[in-house]
Order: sequence, then structure tokens, then C-alpha cells
Amino acid sequence: MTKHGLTSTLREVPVEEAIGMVLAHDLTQIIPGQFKGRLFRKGHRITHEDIPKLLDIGKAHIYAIELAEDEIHEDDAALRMARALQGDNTVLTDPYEGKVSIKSQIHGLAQIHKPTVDAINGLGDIALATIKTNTVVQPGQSLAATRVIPLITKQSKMEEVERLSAALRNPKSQADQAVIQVRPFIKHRVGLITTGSEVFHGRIQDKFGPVVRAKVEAFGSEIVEQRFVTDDLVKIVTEISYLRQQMCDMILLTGGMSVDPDDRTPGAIRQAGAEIIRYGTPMLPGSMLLMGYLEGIPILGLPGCVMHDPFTSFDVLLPRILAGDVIEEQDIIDMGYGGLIGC
Ligand SMILES: Nc1nc2c(c(=O)[nH]1)N[C@H]1C(S)=C(S)[C@@H](COP(=O)(O)OP(=O)(O)OC[C@H]3O[C@@H](n4cnc5c(N)ncnc54)[C@H](O)[C@@H]3O)O[C@H]1N2
Ligand code: MOO
Repeated sequence: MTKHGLTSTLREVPVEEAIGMVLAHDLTQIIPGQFKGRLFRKGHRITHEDIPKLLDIGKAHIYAIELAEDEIHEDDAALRMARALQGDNTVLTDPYEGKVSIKSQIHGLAQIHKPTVDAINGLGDIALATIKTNTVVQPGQSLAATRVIPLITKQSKMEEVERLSAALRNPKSQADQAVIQVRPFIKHRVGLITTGSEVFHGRIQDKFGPVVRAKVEAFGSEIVEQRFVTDDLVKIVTEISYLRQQMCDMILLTGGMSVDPDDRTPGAIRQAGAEIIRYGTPMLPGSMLLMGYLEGIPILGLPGCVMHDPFTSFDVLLPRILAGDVIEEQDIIDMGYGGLIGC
């Protein structure tokens, strides 16, 4: 019995009979003047092709580990864990040195269930490292890696990982979720309203529209129409109604979001009948952003920094909305912790 409560034993085996067995120690090869290093590492599972290589370094016998009934090799354990964790739009790498990576197959939004990740890492002997939930990922990007710390571990640990993962699954319901999955972006028809008399009267060129358009298009959605309007509450409300009639399924307004007398945008969004989730978002930059819903469609007031700063509260909310999340007040509150980007 080892400190991990294992009962596996060491056995001396002729190499010809060792296929499929697990090497109990590193094996070093030395070719004078050319190479000195590890030929096989401890834990390697011996294959048919290994036999001549072992005979070449003078090994007629090796020490192999014989697993007890309730034990599992690190590679099998890592794979079994990864299979239990993986959900939609993910692929697994082959196990290597007790590690399996879970990667995204698509451009989408990573969804990682933190309470389950924490519970798994609480079990001991196994490590599950993940990226943060709601991260935008590209095809091939790693989402998580599982690793078994000892060479051999108890099957019961894997059963616990499978039990924790299965507890989240509910295939017949909307709430069905894997511990690690990626959601695709849904194509939205976005309407854009650019406020500001200086832009409307042509005193300055619109710099906001191109920035917002590029961000929306990066997720596969489109700006179907951009409307320009002065700092007039009634006129802004009229433009919101117009875009609603054009069957836009998301409305964005730029400018006029702070405290100057000409900042009419938050008032207009309210006047249009939107439910305001939050005006004021605890992130810098992006603190003056307004998140609301108008007849169920997302409506956002974007402050000036969205045009200027590369990453703001808009870059947190936009991918979530386009992946189909309905933003609640708690989501906005949660953005403050870690939300100081620089301003
Ligand atoms: N006393 C306070 N002042 C400011 C606050 C505050 O809380 N209290 N917040 C600051 C923050 S944070 C931001 S962000 C800005 C918010 O700006 P607004 O959204 O109100 O933007 P505007 O005042 O309309 O314009 C700011 C600036 O950007 C130019 N602009 C606006 N739209 C366009 C466009 N489409 N193309 C080109 N340039 C544009 C505009 O001419 C102004 O120069 O407020 C801070 N102040
Ligand atoms: O809302 Mo400002 O938008 O933080 O720079």
C-alpha cells in the first residue's frame, strides 16, 4: 500500500511478454559521442515496436507495474476525465504524460462551469486547469487540460469526476450543460444609432460607426442600418422605434452617455420603453455603458471610450449577447471584479 492507498505491485517481466505493461522506471540510452538520454519514461506503456529498442539497450527484462483492479494509469485517467468533462464543439488531444487537452472546434464563447471545476480540483491527485468562462475562443484554442499527478491513481477518483459532470447534464432541458463547452455566435441584425450634433452636422467625421461595425462583424453579425441624429431626446426615440420596425434584433446607440446637458441617450432609451438592466457598468473603461432590453431585444448605450479603447465593457457583453445570453443585473455587478482594464 502506498501513500495514495494503491496496491499495485512491481513485477520483473521478460521484454517479449511486456507488451501493454507499464514501465516502472525511466530507461536511459547511451550511444557514446552521440546521445545520452531517456529512451522511455516511467509510466510508458510498452508496445510491440519497443521490443527491439529495449533489446538494443541490453534489456532482456524490465520492471513493470501491475495495476490492481481498482487502479488506473495516468493516461487512461486523464482521457476518462476529459471525456466526462467535454461538451459541444470540443475535441480532445491524445493523452501524453498523463495530460489530455480539451480544445475548441469553433470560433465561439467558452462556457466553463467553475463550481464543478473547483469540486474536481478539491478531490486531490488530479489537476484540471481551464481558461475563464465567457472567453471568446478560436478553433483549435485550448479550453482545459486534465492531468493526473501520480502515475497511477484510484478508479474511484474518475468515478467521482464522472458523477460531478453528470450532475450538470439534463439532456431534455435547456439547462443541459457540460462542464466545458463552446457556444457558437448567433447571427444578429444590428441597428446602430449615432448621436451627436457635431457628427450630424458634419463638423467631425464619424469614427464610432466603423469601430462598432468591425466588432459586430467579427462575431458574424451585421449592422443592417446606421442612423445619425442630433442630441434631441424625441428624435433619438423616433430612431429607436424606426430600427425596431426594421426588425433589428439588437440596437446600439453611440455617444451622449455621460453627464453633459447634451447627453440625451440614456433618457431616450428609457423613454422608448426599454427595461434598464443597468446604466453604469463597473468596468473601466466602459463605466458609462447602459444595458437594457426593449421588447426582449438587447439595447445598449455605448459611451465614447468604446470608440477609443480596444477593450471595454462592450467587449465583455457583446460576445455574451451574440452567444444568446440574456444579461441580468448580477452579470453587470460581476464585471467589477477584474474589470479595471486601465483608464
Ligand atoms: N463629469 C463627467 N465627465 C465624464 C464622465 C463622467 O462620468 N462625469 N464620464 C467620462 C466617460 S467614462 C466617458 S466614456 C465619456 C462619455 O462620453 P459620451 O458617451 O457622453 O460621449 P460624448 O460626450 O458624446 O462624446 C465624447 C467625445 O467623443 C466624440 N464623439 C462622440 N461620438 C463620435 C463619433 N460618432 N465620431 C467621432 N467622435 C465622436 C465627441 O465629439 C466628444 O469629443 O465622458 C467622460 N466624461
Ligand atoms: O464609460 Mo467611459 O466609457 O469608462 O471611458
